[in-house]
Formats: sequence, C-alpha cells, structure tokens
Amino acid sequence: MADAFSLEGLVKRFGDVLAVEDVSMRVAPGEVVALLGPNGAGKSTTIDMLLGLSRPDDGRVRVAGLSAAEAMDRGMVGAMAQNGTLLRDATVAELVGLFASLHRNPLPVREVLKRAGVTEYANRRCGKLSGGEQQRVRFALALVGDPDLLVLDEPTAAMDVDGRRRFWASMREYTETGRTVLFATHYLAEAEDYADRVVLMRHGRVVADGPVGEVRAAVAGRVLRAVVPDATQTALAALPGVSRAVLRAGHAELTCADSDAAIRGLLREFPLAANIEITAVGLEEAFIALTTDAPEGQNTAEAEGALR
Ligand SMILES: Nc1ncnc2c1ncn2[C@@H]1O[C@H](COP(=O)(O)OP(=O)(O)OP(=O)(O)O)[C@@H](O)[C@H]1O
Repeated sequence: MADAFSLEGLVKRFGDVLAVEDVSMRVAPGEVVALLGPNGAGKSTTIDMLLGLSRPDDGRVRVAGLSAAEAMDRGMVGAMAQNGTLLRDATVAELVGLFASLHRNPLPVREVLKRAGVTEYANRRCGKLSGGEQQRVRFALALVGDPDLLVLDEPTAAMDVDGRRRFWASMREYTETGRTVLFATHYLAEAEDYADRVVLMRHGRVVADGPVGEVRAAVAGRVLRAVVPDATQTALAALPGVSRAVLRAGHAELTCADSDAAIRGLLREFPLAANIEITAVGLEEAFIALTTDAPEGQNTAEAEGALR
C-alpha cells in the first residue's frame, strides 16, 4: 500500500541552527502518530515541511505520492497550527462556512461543527471564545475539507482537562474512519492513550520510532533500584543490560534494557547489593531518558542505539 506520507532525510537550517537533521519516517494510511519531543526538538519545523509551508534544505516530502504543495492544493491534508489567528468578528459557523467554500468537496458545515464538538458555540463570535474553544474551531477548520491526512501541532495546548478529553473523543471518531493523523505533543499521556506509534525527536533528530509499548520496552523496560555500597556510577553503567545508571549516596537507579542480565551482573559484581526492587518504566521515564542530556556516567546513546 502507498504511504500516507513519507519524509526522507529532511534537513532544515535557520542560520547556524540545524533545526532538523536527517529526519525520515514512512507512515501508512490509518496510522495515528504522535511526534514527541522537548521544546526546540524540531517538531514544528518538521510539520511545516510536511505541510509545504517551508522547503527542506535537503530531503524530500511525499504525501500520498505527491509533493506537499500538490497534496495541500488538492485538499488532501487538514492542518491545525498552534496559534493561527481566527477572524474575530466572524461567528464560528460563518468561519467554517467560509473555509468550506474554499474546498472542492467540503463536508456540510453542520457536520463539521458536530465532529469538532463546537455546535454549542456555533453562533458565537470567534473573538469571544476561550483559548481552548478557539483550538476546537481550528480543529473544525482542519476537518472541513474531509482530508485523508490530519496534521496537528500541539492541538490541546490551550485546553483544560475537560476540553482535552472532549477533543480526543472527537479525534477518536475521526481516526476510527481509517484516517491518518500526525500530532505533535508535549503530553506523554496523550501519546500513550491516542497514538499507535510514537516518534521521539531530540536536537532535530529522531531518537526513537515505534509502537508506544515497543518504545517503552526498548528504552529500558525496567528500572532496578538497589542500595549498592562501594559502587561507582561508571561501574554500574557498565553492567550488562544497563542502559543508564544514576548513583546517589549509595542508592543506585539502573535503567535496564535487560533487567535479568542486569540483576545477575549486579549481584556478581556487587554481592552486598541490598533492597533490590524492579519496576516497569512508563513512557514518561522513557521520554526523559531519551530526550534529556545524560549526566556523567549515564549511557543514553546506548539506549538510543537500541531503538533505531
Ligand atoms: N524561523 C526560525 N528562525 C530561526 N530559528 C528557528 C526558526 N524556527 C525554528 N527555529 C529553531 O529551530 C529549532 C527547532 O524549533 P521547532 O519550533 O521546530 O521545535 P519544536 O520541537 O516544535 O519546539 P516546541 O515544542 O517548543 O514548539 C529551535 O532551536 C528553534 O529555535
């Protein structure tokens, strides 16, 4: 089956800043992909290139076999920017109607309002809406052309807990129809709950790409904690199966790719290790392990290698 979209070796520089460096991914139709990463990781820059809003310095974007610009022209892509301005004096229904008139095959306005969950304030002026409500209107505008691919840059940034829940309920309905979605987010729980696949970015590069469960397992799978007298952080990091080690006042925290190998190695090298405890790693810890620069003695590069 043809890719819903593909990014091949994308590079983007802004002066001296290498914002995106060799980013590649292939996304199949129907996949819901979360693009995760800390501030400045290159998520928005990648999205802008996917949408044809900026040109890569190197590499190629294809959307259903077309260039980004062609796909946008044909209304195949719906986009929701972080903070595009809405016409303040237009009502929500008027604005959606205006956008519908720009598309060749728009969905009926009433249908769009319903799908985006904005029917209750359809007759309110956009300038009178809260930040979260405005985000939902932007979502409606992204849906109006009935696109095959939805690209959302931090869609829930301004929403409260209830707004977020309602937004994702609308999204679920949309993705159940087999549409492809790429969304950037800072919320790990959103990636965990709503994406089939997670792409983690750091410093302009993809550092992990896979199903949520696989990413979590590949980063470590487990954290082993123990009191280890006479150990050094470097010696702990060198144990088999350990991808990251932190030692504070004799308390070791070992992030493990293989916790069985790690515990055997630990007891062999440090027979006095005590109070040993092993727990599963959440996506949050996996995310932090992969997207923060490791302090001395930690071995994040190894964990990254395991994922590529
Ligand atoms: N127009 C620009 N001019 C100069 N530098 C830019 C420009 N756009 C982005 N950058 C830089 O490129 C890097 C990547 O930024 P980008 O906005 O893509 O990151 P991001 O992952 O989307 O971050 P955030 O989560 O904060 O939105 C950052 O160092 C940023 O400062």
